[in-house]
Amino acid sequence: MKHYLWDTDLVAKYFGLRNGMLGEDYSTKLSAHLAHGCISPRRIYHEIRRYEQERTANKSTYWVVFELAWRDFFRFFTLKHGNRIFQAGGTVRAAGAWRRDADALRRWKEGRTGWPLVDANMRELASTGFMSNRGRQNVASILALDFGLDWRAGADHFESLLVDYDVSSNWGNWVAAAGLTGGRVNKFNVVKQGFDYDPDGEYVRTWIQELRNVEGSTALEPWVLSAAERRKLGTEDYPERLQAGRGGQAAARGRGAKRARGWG
Ligand SMILES: Cc1cc2nc3c(=O)[nH]c(=O)nc-3n(C[C@H](O)[C@H](O)[C@H](O)COP(=O)(O)OP(=O)(O)OC[C@H]3O[C@@H](n4cnc5c(N)ncnc54)[C@H](O)[C@@H]3O)c2cc1C
Repeated sequence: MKHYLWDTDLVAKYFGLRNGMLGEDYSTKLSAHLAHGCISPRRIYHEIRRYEQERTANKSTYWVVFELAWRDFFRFFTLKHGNRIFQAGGTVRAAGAWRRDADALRRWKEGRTGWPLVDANMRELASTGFMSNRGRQNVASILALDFGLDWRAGADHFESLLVDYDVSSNWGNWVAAAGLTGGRVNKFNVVKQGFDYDPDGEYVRTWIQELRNVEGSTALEPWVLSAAERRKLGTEDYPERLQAGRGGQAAARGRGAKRARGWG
């Protein structure tokens, strides 16, 4: 917290950086400390208030507190809904079967779906135990809403790897990502998200060795390369795209959930 607030003033830049995926500075990185009880949200809140009085108060300082409120929200959400946050139909008890496909699930876990933004994030998770919020939203969306796989397998995988694993934040965000809370459903276009948040393909190249020689945004859509270009750039080991499945969408539309284009 000393680093993020007082040494670097990054807290005053959070709003513009928060959708990043690469490096230390795009977000607070306080989640693991919170999850393990090393620091309390109240302590962070009061320190930000002090920072606002002594240095600056702006949209960014406001927004970090707003994110902490999401953490609180999922705690109350868990208190309210209990074990339903772990159930296939979510808190709305939606009917509809999720698809079971062991090979597709394995490819998602290993970061070999052929969708670069997703694969880069899954490889980062496997290597470090961390993934940005932008990444988490995208990998959860594709698993549940495009592949139609049981979202609980995704939540379980996150539970086994995240350094900041927290029951309410993980399962609450997952059940929401699967569209099973009655709120709007955020189905992300993972290619567009790549162009929006990794426009030069730098993040993707950092985590996907097979794409390291692919310049610029082409790394976000390697399928546009010809066979000869693939050979020349050494991308032949990168898999073809895993295609959408069926099943999950039906469940996700249960009980009047609305679909939206996504949180930015
Ligand atoms: C599918 C999915 C699973 C997730 N699982 C977890 C988890 O197990 N543990 C966890 O701490 N967070 C989880 N999150 C929320 C969020 O992605 C992380 O808290 C955040 O990326 C951690 O990085 P940071 O500390 O730099 O966050 P910052 O962006 O700096 O945010 C500051 C703090 O606000 C809280 N926060 C921010 N966004 C959320 C959110 N959407 N829900 C709840 N709290 C939030 C966290 O405590 C975070 O440390 C999950 C999100 C998704 C979409």
